[in-house]
Amino acid sequence: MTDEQWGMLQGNLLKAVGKNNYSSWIEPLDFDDVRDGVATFNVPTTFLGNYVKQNFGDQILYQMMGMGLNVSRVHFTVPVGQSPAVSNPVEGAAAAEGAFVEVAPQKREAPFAAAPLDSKFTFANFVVGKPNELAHAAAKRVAEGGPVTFNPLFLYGGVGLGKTHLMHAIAWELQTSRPDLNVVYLSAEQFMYRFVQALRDRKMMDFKELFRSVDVLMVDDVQFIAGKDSTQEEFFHTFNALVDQRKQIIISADRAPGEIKDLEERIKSRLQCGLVVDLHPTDYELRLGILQSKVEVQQAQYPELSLEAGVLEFLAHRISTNVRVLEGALTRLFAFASLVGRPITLELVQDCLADVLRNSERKISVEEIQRKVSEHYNIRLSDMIGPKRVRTYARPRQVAMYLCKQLTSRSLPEIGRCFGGRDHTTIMYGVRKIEDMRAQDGQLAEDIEILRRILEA
Ligand SMILES: Nc1ncnc2c1ncn2[C@@H]1O[C@H](COP(=O)(O)OP(=O)(O)OP(=O)(O)O)[C@@H](O)[C@H]1O
Repeated sequence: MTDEQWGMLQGNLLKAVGKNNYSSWIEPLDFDDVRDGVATFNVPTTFLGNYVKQNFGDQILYQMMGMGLNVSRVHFTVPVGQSPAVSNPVEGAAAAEGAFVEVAPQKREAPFAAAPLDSKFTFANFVVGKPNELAHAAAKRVAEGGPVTFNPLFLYGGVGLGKTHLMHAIAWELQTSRPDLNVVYLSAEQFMYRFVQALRDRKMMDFKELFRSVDVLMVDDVQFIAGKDSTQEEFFHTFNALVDQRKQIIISADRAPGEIKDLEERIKSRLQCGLVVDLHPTDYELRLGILQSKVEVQQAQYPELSLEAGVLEFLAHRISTNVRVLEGALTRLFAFASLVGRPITLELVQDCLADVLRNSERKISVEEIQRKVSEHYNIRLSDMIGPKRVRTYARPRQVAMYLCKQLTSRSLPEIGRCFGGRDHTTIMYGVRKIEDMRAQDGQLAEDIEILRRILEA
C-alpha cells in the first residue's frame, strides 16, 4: 500500500468510525506491509491491537477491499521490545491469529474466518434475573451440545441486553464440553464480507463448503442483512443446508424475526421455526445484581477505593435499561475516583456521571401510561380515552390522568388533549379525585403503586 493509499484508508476510516474512535484507536496504528493477502499494522500495545482487531478489524478489511487491495486478513502486531508479554492467553491467541480466529483451533486447521470471542463473556459472568432467565436457560441447553431440539435458537432484544454475551458463552462452553465440534461465531456483517469476498475471488464453492462443514453456527445481529438481497439468498441456503444436516444454528437480532423490515418472508418464517426468546429490558433487581457482580472486578483493580452504601442502588435505579451503559458508568466512576483520590460517594456519582444520569432519565409518555393502565384494568385503550362515563372506564381513565400528572412533565391542557380533547378542568378533577380516594381505598392505592413500578422499571 502506498502512502497515498494509506492516507485514503485513514480518511475512509475516519468517516466510518467517527472522530472519537478514530483518534483513540485508528490514529495510533502504523501501517507495516501487505504480504500474501495479510495486511500488517504495528500497534503500540497488545491491548490496543486486540481492541482494534475486535472492534474495527472488519471495517479496516472492508475498506481495504473496497479500495481494490488484495487483502483477506488484517494483523496487528506489537514491534519487538515495545510491549510486555501478553498476559491473557485468550487474547494472546486471538492476537496471534490476526483479525479473525477460529473458535476451536485445536480441532481443524483454521477453516475460515470466525470472529474472536470475548474472554469475559462466559456463563459464569452472566447474571440471571427475571428478564433474561428464559434466554439464559435456552442458551445453557444449547451449550450442552446434546441432540438438536430446537433449531434455530433465536435470541432477540434491545441494545446491550446480553445477546452477544450469551452467544460467546455458548461457544466457550462448547469448546470445553464438545471440543470435537466445529463451532463458529460471527456477525451477520462478517458473513456478508466473507460472501462478497468469495464472490469477488470466484471462490463461492469454497465458501459454501466451508459454511456447510460447521457443526454449530452462530450469527449475531442478523438484522444487518435485511435489504441485502444476495447476502440474504446465500444466508438462506446456508441455513437450510445446516438445518437439513441437523446442525445447531443460533441467531441474534435486535427484534423478533417477524419485525425485521426488508427481510425476506421465507427467511422470517425459517427463523421462527425453532425457539424464539427475547431478552426483556432489565429491571431494578437485575441491574443491581449486575452491578454487584461487576463491582467486584473494579474493587480488585482499585482496592484502595471505598464505596459508600447506597451507590449501587442509586445507579441501578437511575441508569436506564442498557447494561453496557451501566457497566461503562461503573468503570468511569472507579477510574474517576482513583484519579481524584476521593471515596465513591453519592456526591461523587453526581459529579462524575452527570451526563449519563441526564441521558438516562426515563421519559414516560402519556401514551405509555394509557396503554399500561388499560392493560392493567383489562379495558380497551379506545374506551379509556373515549367518551363513555360508566365507572368501569371512568375510574381507570382518572387513574391514568393522575399518573400522567405525577410521572410526566406535561401540562393539564396537554394531558387533556391526549385524552380525547378533554378540558384541563376535567383532568384536574380526575387527578384530585384519585388523590382523595387513594387515602381511603387500599386496593386503588395498591393498583397505583403497581402501575408506577411497571412504568418506572
Ligand atoms: N445479564 C448480564 N450479566 C452480566 N453482564 C451482562 C448481562 N447482560 C449484558 N451484560 C454486559 O453488557 C454488555 C453488553 O452486552 P452484549 O454486547 O451482549 O449486548 P447485545 O445484546 O449483544 O447488544 P447489541 O445489540 O448492542 O449487540 C456486555 O459487556 C455484557 O457483558
